[in-house]
Amino acid sequence: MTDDIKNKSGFVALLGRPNVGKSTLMNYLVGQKVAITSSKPQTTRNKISGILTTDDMQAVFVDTPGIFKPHLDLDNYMDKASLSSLNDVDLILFMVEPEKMGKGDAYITDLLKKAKVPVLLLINKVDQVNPNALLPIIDQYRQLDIFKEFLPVSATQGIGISDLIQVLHQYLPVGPKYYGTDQITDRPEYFMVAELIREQILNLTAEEVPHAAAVWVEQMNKHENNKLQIEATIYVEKNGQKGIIIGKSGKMLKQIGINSRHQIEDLLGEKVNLHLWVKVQHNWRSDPRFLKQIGYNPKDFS
Ligand SMILES: Nc1nc2c(ncn2[C@@H]2O[C@H](COP(=O)(O)OP(=O)(O)OP(=O)(O)O)[C@@H](O)[C@H]2O)c(=O)[nH]1
Repeated sequence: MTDDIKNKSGFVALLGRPNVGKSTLMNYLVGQKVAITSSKPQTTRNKISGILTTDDMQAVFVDTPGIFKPHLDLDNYMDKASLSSLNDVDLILFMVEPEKMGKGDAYITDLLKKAKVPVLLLINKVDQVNPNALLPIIDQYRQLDIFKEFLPVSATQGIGISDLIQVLHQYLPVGPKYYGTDQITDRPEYFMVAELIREQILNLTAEEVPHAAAVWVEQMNKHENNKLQIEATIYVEKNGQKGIIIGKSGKMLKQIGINSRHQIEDLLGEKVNLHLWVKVQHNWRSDPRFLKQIGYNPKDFS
């Protein structure tokens, strides 16, 4: 490395309303799935970091739960996890849909005014709109006088991503690579495994069930017949939800198991035996002790 090509590095917070595409963008940048995504809002529940390493940069993205006004205790944790990321990052990416500012966006932009680091606006999903529609949207956000840059992107199509990477390099401070060049996330494996199971619940069930489900990996350190034995419990809030997750003759649970096992084997690079249980924990989302017990501890994620 010569003096004029210094490495840049730092932490980048990805903020935005639920379902705007934060996890999809982080996975695209990192080149592999480190955060689960779904078409249902509030997929991400705590801060997950994805690491992008290039020749002259290492950006650690903190994918935060979508910010919205809290009403359940779990929502409160999710907001805290998002807001705490404003204080200890080098750069903030605020992601919006390609449409005029809504009430939810105004709630967040008020918070962003307090940020002490540069804030960039990402307009995602531009594959869905005519480019002419972007100018009035950008104008509206420009008037807030918060953003250093305005970047139209599509996290699914890869539009605008190379420009984004250049801009990241421009705004990140000079610094070393904090992580190994092949490390893509800072989350422990058991957490990733639980998330992959939860992703299948999100994909395969409907209405209130996905949001009432939490997954906890009880153990994943035993091998039998050359297969890693993983035991995980799916918690739901009501008996009816337990019935839906298990399905007729256990069909749904079996499907959740098959789909997530494939993803887990891809992640871990080895064969897996996955044992799933379903338990009812009434109102777990409003039970701080239970939230802590299954890892939704704000201290762990701040
Ligand atoms: N057409 C289009 N769809 C996108 C794009 N980026 C994300 N999506 C879709 O938007 C939905 C939500 O994406 P996520 O990445 O889960 O959104 P998120 O902001 O992380 O959501 P939360 O976890 O709820 O905060 C998914 O169905 C994505 O496929 C894009 O650039 N274009």
